[in-house]
Amino acid sequence: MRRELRYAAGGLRREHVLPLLGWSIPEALPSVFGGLAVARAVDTGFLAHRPLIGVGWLLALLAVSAVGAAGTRAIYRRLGLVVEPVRDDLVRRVVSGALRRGIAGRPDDGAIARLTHQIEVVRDTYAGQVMVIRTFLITTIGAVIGLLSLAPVIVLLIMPAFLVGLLAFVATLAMAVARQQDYLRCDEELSVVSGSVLAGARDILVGGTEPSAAEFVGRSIDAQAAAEVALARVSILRSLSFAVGGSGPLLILLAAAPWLISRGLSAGAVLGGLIYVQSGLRSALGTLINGLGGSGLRFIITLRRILDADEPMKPPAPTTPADHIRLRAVNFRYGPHADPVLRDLDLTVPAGGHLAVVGPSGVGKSTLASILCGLQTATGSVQVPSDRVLIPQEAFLFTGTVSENLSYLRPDAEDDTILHAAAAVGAADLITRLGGLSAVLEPARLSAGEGQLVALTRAYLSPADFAILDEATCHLDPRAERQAEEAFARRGGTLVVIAHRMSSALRARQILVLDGGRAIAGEHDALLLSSPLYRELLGHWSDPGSDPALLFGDADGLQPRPRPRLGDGPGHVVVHGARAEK
Ligand SMILES: Nc1ncnc2c1ncn2[C@@H]1O[C@H](COP(=O)(O)OP(=O)(O)OP(=O)(O)O)[C@@H](O)[C@H]1O
Repeated sequence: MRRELRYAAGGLRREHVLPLLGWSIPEALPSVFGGLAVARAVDTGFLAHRPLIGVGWLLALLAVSAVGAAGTRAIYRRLGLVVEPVRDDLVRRVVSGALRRGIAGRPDDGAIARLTHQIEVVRDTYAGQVMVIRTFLITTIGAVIGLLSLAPVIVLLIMPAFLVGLLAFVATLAMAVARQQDYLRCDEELSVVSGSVLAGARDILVGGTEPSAAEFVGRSIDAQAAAEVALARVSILRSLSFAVGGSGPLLILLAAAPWLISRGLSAGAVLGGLIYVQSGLRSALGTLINGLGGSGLRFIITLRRILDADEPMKPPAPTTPADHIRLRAVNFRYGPHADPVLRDLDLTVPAGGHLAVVGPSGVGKSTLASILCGLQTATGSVQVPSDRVLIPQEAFLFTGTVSENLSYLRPDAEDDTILHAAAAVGAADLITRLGGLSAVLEPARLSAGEGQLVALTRAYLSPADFAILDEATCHLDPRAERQAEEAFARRGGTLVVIAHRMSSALRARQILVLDGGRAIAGEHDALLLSSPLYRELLGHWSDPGSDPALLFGDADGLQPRPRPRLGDGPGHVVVHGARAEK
């Protein structure tokens, strides 16, 4: 907040502020004179049975008020001179910052909003704050001067409560800014989260992940509700400050009035004192609390956004190992009373790794895939690239053109790029059969395998650098499965394949074997020695894909491919003391 206050104070130019202060003197006259005039009108006029004198004092007050009004008028005229330089400076900052970013190849999408909306908010609220603080100061000083000239004892009586209320309010200001900022952040987060869930409604429905989506949005709603409650608490503190500092002096003066009169204070002086407290101090504090607590917060927060955006550009964050898969002590169960599916799983896969996950049916392979792609939330530490694509067993297709179905995750893909991707995963013939990219795809007319080829091409095209195939090729024959998997292995990025056939494991650089009690990972040869379950899975496997020609190259025109070995490329996978349990 200090930076914003410094900026606001720095915007004040002496040549503009001095006339403003000069015109504040006539404006302050009614505050100084009001209670005194009423006291004299009562004591020397109406109570002394000389009504003309009483009326005379009131007319004098009216004349002083007219002078005050002239002062106020002159001040409003000069306010623009104080405020406009601040706006000009902000416009200069935003435009030059946006140009700097644009030249550096980092377009500043928020610059227009800052220029057209936020700067106007700052200008209006800045003008409001200048007026609020000035009004508070002249009214308070005027009322104190008036009270001192009328009855100094009243100042001694009421000032402690006024100062306590004022200080209490000032103390809540920093808290109010923080709460308001939290509230805005939660509000923005909620709109991003709910927007992304709405945009992905079709995928959520098809994937059956409504509960996770609801939990995802629910967390943001709860956070926003909590932020709103915290904000409401601050406004309670503000009201308390006003009660103590604004209404407290009034009550004190009313309660002390009989004592003051018994000590010789005139009725007019008490009445004048009440006017100073009510329309002077109380109203000044109310103006300050409402002004700073309302538009003042908007001023600080909007100005903060503009100044933050103007901070020097930071270099892009270097790529760190956290960009890849790193699970630590991951535990997962489908309900508080369900058996754990994953227990204390540690797993590290570097960028570009190719991991196959194998294990008996129901051991937790798909659950691990769901955790890796964020559909399920596990306890422990789960770090995965945020740009990821999951290809589930059941392909999601929709009525639309073939091109729309294929480019769903990369809508700007050119036809050539789409056709290239289709050829890579083995879907070129299918597209020809369907009538080309512009033909209408009717989901019900495609077989399960054809649907998988569409989903695989779509995922292949997506910009995600982490792909998870969860038995995504189970309806393809082993030859087609091999072509699709090899295409994903060549595509770049990290690949995790939940294996439907053991041939998938043999093609991967590393294999994670999940069994009932523990998980181990390694390359094929090492696992043959160390994992009885892996040997058993291979032994039971009597798929035609076991033909080495289908695994690593054959006579069907595909180039032979050497079996990957540990150390070929960046695909080392590390599992630390991992255990998985059904
Ligand atoms: N939504 C769910 N609610 C409750 N339990 C579930 C849910 N999904 C899976 N499970 C249970 O979690 C365990 C692991 O299931 P998961 O589907 O991850 O195993 P898998 O290894 O992928 O099996 P498969 O090879 O047959 O697909 C199983 O016992 C399964 O019954």
